[in-house]
Amino acid sequence: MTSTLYNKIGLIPKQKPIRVMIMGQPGVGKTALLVRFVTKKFIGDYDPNLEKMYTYQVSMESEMVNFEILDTAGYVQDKSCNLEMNMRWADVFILVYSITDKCSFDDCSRLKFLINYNKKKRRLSTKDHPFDVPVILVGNKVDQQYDRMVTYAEGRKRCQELGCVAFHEISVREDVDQAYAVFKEAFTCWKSMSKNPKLKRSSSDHGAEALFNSASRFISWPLVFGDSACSSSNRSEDTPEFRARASTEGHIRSGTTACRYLPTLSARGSICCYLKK
Ligand SMILES: Nc1nc2c(ncn2[C@@H]2O[C@H](COP(=O)(O)OP(=O)(O)OP(=O)(O)O)[C@@H](O)[C@H]2O)c(=O)[nH]1
Repeated sequence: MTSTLYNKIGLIPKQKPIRVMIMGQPGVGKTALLVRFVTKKFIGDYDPNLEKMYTYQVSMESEMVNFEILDTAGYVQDKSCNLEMNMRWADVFILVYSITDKCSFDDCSRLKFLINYNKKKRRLSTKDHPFDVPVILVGNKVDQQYDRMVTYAEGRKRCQELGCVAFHEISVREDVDQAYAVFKEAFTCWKSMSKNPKLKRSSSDHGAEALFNSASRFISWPLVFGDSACSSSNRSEDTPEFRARASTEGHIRSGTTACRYLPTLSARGSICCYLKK
């Protein structure tokens, strides 16, 4: 009713964007899922090394919804400089594994732990909101039934064990509607979260947001390779306690990695990654 009135007088209130972060091991289909949602197309192969931010405006439940979606690069997730900041920036998380890859399934537990750790300020549990952070668990590649290593029942069970808000089994390749349903779920979670004042962005989230916006939104994101790029002094990943707790195997893999980094600090390897419908 109110929005119709706004439309009539040409004053459409600016919707707050819903910030979604997609995580999961390399090759599980994170980029494919996002591109399928935004373009409706299934595109075979993508550059695996880049983190990308997409914005996309779409009508859902008679509302114009502004998505800001961060597609993380699977292989940098273990040691991304800005992982903590990215997690604080996001409102909703999509955790993707491949049903043909047990490792990617098991890694979701570790990633869920990291999300909880970084969003702990929002860890609230009420009767209406029994989950701490909205995380959607997604098993992809169900078109590859013959290579299946994780059953539907196992996926559902893990979803409950981890306290995820929803579980989807999908084939990004075969079904555009299934990809859409995942983001619709994200929107539903976000909406119910926004209605609960207790679960709104905390002040520390706003800090991350400001830094994130000034550093990387809608502009080229340089990549810096090598450990030296990750030498932020206040990273909690550095603490032994964090390392021990963050990994299901009791360690975090080390080695050279690629990190999204503030544009002012490096001008190397710029990538423009702003897609709009
Ligand atoms: N069979 C099948 N293949 C898929 C599906 N979704 C994605 N793929 C393929 O899986 C491969 C990896 O997909 P990506 O979207 O690049 O995976 P990613 O998780 O973004 O990988 P990183 O960028 O390395 O983290 C590509 O060859 C895709 O074509 C699916 O539903 N079914």
